Amino acid sequence: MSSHQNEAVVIAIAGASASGKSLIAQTIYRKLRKDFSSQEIGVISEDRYYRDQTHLPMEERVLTNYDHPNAMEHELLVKHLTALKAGHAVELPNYSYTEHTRMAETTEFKPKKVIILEGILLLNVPELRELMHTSVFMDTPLDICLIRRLKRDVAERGRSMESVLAQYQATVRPMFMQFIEPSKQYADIIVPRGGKNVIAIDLLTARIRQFLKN
Ligand SMILES: Nc1ncnc2c1ncn2[C@@H]1O[C@H](COP(=O)(O)OP(=O)(O)O)[C@@H](O)[C@H]1O
Ligand SMILES: Nc1ccn([C@@H]2O[C@H](COP(=O)(O)O)[C@@H](O)[C@H]2O)c(=O)n1
Repeated sequence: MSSHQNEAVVIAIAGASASGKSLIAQTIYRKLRKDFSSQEIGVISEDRYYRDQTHLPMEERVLTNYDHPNAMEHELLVKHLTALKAGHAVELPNYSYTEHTRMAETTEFKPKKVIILEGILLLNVPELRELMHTSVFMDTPLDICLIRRLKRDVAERGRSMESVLAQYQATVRPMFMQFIEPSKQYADIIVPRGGKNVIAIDLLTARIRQFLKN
């Protein structure tokens, strides 16, 4: 892991789907935004970097294994983080879980002092690990993750209960065992229970606050 003076500090939060990565990232972000501007801190989700599949019909898009590292364009994420660290703005892709592909519009993201990065496979990629200052793994039990994913994906991602359970058995759980769980060894901090772990939130917020003050 590396850090150079004045370079953006990247704090990465990895872990299973629905382990609370997004919740903890947003909670820390909101707490810090009371004292710091959006020019100083921002959040990037790895999900934005799912590959573009607009050239494929929907019947084929639904067959993609979205929990395998090949489903993500990690090269683009490395390129974007490198550009941000060098002080250049980037155009983040926008992803649609209902269309299973990227949307035409992008979102401009300007350089920040601190970037919170969250996603399932971040710690699997050596080139990404090189760009991280601090890495966190959300160690939420898988049965709890499944319950939360089921509720979230039906309410927010346009899925049926049957499709969530079929996908969980076919790819989500096996890929977690193969790629995500083993990547825990690369984390500096392991957070049990999920996105409402108050002590973990306070510790990470305090650490990031130090970077923002400098
Ligand atoms: N500790 C918790 N208690 C209750 N609900 C939680 C907790 N952590 C996360 N959730 C909920 O579970 C769902 C999945 O969490 P999310 O942060 O989206 O997971 P991830 O980003 O890891 O996929 C969300 O609806 C979130 O609000
Ligand atoms: N078209 C897609 C793309 C991704 N997924 C699932 O999203 C999960 C990762 O996002 P989290 O916010 O849950 O961490 C991953 O497990 C994919 O299975 C999808 O279902 N469809």
